[in-house]
Amino acid sequence: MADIQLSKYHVSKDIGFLLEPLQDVLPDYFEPWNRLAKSLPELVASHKFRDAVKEMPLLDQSKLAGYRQKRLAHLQLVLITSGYLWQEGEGGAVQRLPECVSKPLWNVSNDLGLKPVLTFADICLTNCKVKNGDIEVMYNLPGGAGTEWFLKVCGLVELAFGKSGQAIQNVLDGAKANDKAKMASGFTDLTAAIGNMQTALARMNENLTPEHFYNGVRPFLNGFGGPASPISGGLVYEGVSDKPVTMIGGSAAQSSTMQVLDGLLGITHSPEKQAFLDEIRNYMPPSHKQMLADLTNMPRKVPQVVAETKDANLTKAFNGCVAAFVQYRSYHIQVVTKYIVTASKSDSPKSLAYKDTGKSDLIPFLKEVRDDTEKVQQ
Ligand code: HEM
Repeated sequence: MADIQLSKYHVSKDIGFLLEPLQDVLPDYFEPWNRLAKSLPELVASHKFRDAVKEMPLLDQSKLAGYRQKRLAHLQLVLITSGYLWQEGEGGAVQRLPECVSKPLWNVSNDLGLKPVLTFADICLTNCKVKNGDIEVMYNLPGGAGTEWFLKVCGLVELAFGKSGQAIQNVLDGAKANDKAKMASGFTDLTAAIGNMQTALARMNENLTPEHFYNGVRPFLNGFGGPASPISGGLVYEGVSDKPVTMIGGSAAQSSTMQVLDGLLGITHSPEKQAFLDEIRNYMPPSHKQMLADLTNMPRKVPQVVAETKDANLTKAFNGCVAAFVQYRSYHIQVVTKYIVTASKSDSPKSLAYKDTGKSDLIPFLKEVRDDTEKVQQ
């Protein structure tokens, strides 16, 4: 059994993949980025954002100090990119990003190993601050309270998962040491955490309507390049290269939570489905991607360890955890049906990242992934 320690991957045992709270703003030198990122919702609503971006000075990102400042800068710059591209809706997108955004975004992305595009790591993991057990959203996309609620609930799901850090570590350590009781207690706690993730996800209904998500939030998460994209030829990052670049859209599918559970519980998918999930990993912070690779490549998988013990208690705890995960994935399919399939009022809904890989069988894909989960029951 490999030795996997969460801390090695910058994953907290209290808040998981969320970034530890950081300053809301960058130092004074970066005030133009602070200002534009904060005023994005109002300036997009009044159609003044693009002009404001064009007037922004070209700043030197090498003046950013340390990892967390760079993550905040990345968040600000991808928000500015999103507002700039989609201010006039999907029909009025532009195909070139001005140098004052593209150059520092490109460079800071290279430093961080992140893609130069809006990702879940930005709008959720960096943007959602844990405060007194709740989530506070620092920067908003256009759309007011409904959009902020979407971002907040994503943060609440991550936080619910994040609290299972010790449980996950107990499963891994217990498996390594053949400690049945430790593993069983890990599974039991993890089952509760997955239930809490579902409770958090259900809160989407409180303040987000399907129409608002589909028409108000989703367009700002669009990627570029590929037949399904409003910018089908890709985006030119001025001052970086004249060759258009292709990126898939931002999506909570870029959350590492479900892929961690897949790796931990030994759930496998067909090569075609795994190819999409692997592609998604390229849009995660490198240390999280590494954790998924190490979990996936564990030589002795957790279900194998459980089976070998022939221990009824442990098997029951493992199966309970798998059942909770199946239920969570089923619930997530209901959410996708409500917010994307029904809201689109069409046979070919514009999904998030999945459509950018040229596929349209969204619900069958999610159902198969859910059914693969069930198969590891013992
Ligand atoms: C309004 C709420 C949501 C909608 C409309 C939604 C939509 C989608 C869609 C369309 C996909 C397919 C891949 C894609 O096209 O991007 C997907 C997959 C996925 N979503 Fe969501 N999602 C929502 C909330 C969440 C939240 C809050 C999380 C976790 C924080 C999450 C985690 C995932 C994961 C991990 C996948 C990959 C498939 C899997 O492993 O089962 N989603 N979602």
